[in-house]
Amino acid sequence: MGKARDGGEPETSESELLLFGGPLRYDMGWSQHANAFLELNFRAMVRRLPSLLASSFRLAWQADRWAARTVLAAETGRGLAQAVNLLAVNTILARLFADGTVEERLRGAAPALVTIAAVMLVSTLLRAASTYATGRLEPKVERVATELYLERAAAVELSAIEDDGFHKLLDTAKYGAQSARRMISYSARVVNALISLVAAAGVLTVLHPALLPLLVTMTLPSAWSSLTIARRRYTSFHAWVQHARAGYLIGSLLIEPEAAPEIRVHGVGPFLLRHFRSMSETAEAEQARLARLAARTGLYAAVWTGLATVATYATLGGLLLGGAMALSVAGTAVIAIRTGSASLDTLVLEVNSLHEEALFVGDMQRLYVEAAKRAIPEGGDPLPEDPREIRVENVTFTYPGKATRPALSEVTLTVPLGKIVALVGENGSGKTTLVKLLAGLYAPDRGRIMWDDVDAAGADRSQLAERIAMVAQDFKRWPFTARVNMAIGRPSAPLTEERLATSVAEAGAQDVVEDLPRGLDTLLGRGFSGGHELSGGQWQRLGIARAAYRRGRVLIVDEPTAALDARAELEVFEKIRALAGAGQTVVLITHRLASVRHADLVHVLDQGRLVESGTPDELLATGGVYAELYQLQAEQFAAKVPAPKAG
Ligand SMILES: Nc1ncnc2c1ncn2[C@@H]1O[C@H](COP(=O)(O)OP(=O)(O)OP(=O)(O)O)[C@@H](O)[C@H]1O
Repeated sequence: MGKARDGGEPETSESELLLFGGPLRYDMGWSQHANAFLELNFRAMVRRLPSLLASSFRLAWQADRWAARTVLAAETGRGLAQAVNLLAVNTILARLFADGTVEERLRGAAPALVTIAAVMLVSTLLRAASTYATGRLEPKVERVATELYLERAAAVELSAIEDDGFHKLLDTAKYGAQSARRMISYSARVVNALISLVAAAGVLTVLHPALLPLLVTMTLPSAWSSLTIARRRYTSFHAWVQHARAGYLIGSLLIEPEAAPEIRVHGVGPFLLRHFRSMSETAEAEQARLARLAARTGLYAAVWTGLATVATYATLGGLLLGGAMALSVAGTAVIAIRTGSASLDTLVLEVNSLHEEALFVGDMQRLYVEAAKRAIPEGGDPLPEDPREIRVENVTFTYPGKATRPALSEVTLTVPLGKIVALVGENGSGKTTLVKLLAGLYAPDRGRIMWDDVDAAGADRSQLAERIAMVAQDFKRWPFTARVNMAIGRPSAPLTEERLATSVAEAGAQDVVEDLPRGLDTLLGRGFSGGHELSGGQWQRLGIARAAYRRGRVLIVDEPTAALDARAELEVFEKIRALAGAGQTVVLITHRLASVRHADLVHVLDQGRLVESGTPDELLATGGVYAELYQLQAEQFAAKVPAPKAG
């Protein structure tokens, strides 16, 4: 299995290639952004801080204005309270070290003491307000970001969903919503730390100009170490995200009900487990590498901080001994240095965390942009309500990516409306691809698909989808009730019992529904308590009922009878004929050529090309590919059925 190279990128071994059919690739456009991060230094981070805070505030504002305002006000107030506190401490020390009796000095310090008490009270109240508002804000921010993520992801073209690169972005971007949530409290703490740091720095500068640079020197090492560690973590995350996904996939395959029988009968369990362990171990090695580097970086930083602290206190001592600083001032300086370095530490840590989270939010924002580019276009030419025919003209289509030959080449055919049109051909001849193009799921590379005289390429996609109902080969078995499994065919339509009953009858699925323990309210899905599992054939009927419920102008059925027994198959074709009789166009893909005999028109595809078109009788008479396939199937039934024995 893959071993971590020094650079932290996973290598791919032969067994991974075997499992995933190719090396895991990281050549997606968006990895450029990760490289951009690698060039970031502390200065760039500080420069980006205002925009980070602003984007965090914008997200918060979008989610809950009241809470956003409260957090900002409370944290600013708390920062200011610390500043006032420091000034009051300075006054107290100055009064205590001043000339006069103890009583006079205490009386002098009293107002400042009262101020500190009041400020502490206000600060405590502000903290409570901030805690409440942040707690209320965070889940809302996460929800808003997640909703946007899901909404954009659901609106992209099918080709984007099938694209490895886009999938990687979807994978990394999903962490963005949680990061956006965390950015809220980091931003609040940054605002707070910034203000109290400015207060401490101001006090130190007034006390002695040499103290401020020393404070900075003390805190720089931890800034450097946190930034270095975060940068390594982020680069590693990007390089390893695909590996983690593959590991997760293997893990989930092991517990997936669909895979369970084969895992047990073919003994796939130990095989998958071995790969899971091996992949996890590689990922663990990467984690260990990061931890080792983090420990080393932390040690260097600690040594540097220690030396800087010694230098700071030595300077303070020198100033005291040399008479350049009064004892009361030195006392304030010590407190200001402690407060200042604590604020600077917090600031560095929080800015760093903010920055790290912002990178993930950045991935999410890149997804938003990429998804918008690859979104199904809105608007377009209106499609005829009741077109006479759909014409496929010289259509060529190659799947993006690694396809070596076009799935469809120069295909020209017609789909007259209100008829049953069958697509026939051997496996891989391009039938499913053709119906996906008809449904607008892919666009042709060359050629056009005309709905009467409107080119589907420029047509309103929602209108196109509106007119199509589809039972795909691998149609979705939704883990919902039987009722929802049908009504989901047209979620926008009001759900009525009458429409459901008609669809069930049109699909001949009455028996399936009657056998369900709780009728239409039965939950279909083994993984849930009370869930009921249907057989493949029963599911197929429900799939057809769903398409019937949709009432699209064009019904596309891809292998509708693959899982049906002989009697059910006849019945389903009867039903499909009835749907066409009622005016619906049916585009039927099937290998059962006996059933194709009832089609009005048959198109035969071979290796992506249209080789024959005509009525079933015409094609049989011509003696071409269709006739040959038909003959092959007919021969299988030619053997005589032995007569039952007498007596
Ligand atoms: N999503 C995809 N990405 C890349 N290539 C694909 C994809 N789907 C199908 N292909 C390829 O396109 C060609 C045509 O496939 P298609 O599914 O259209 O054939 P088909 O005639 O429907 O086959 P079958 O009878 O087995 O269902 C095949 O070579 C197949 O490997």
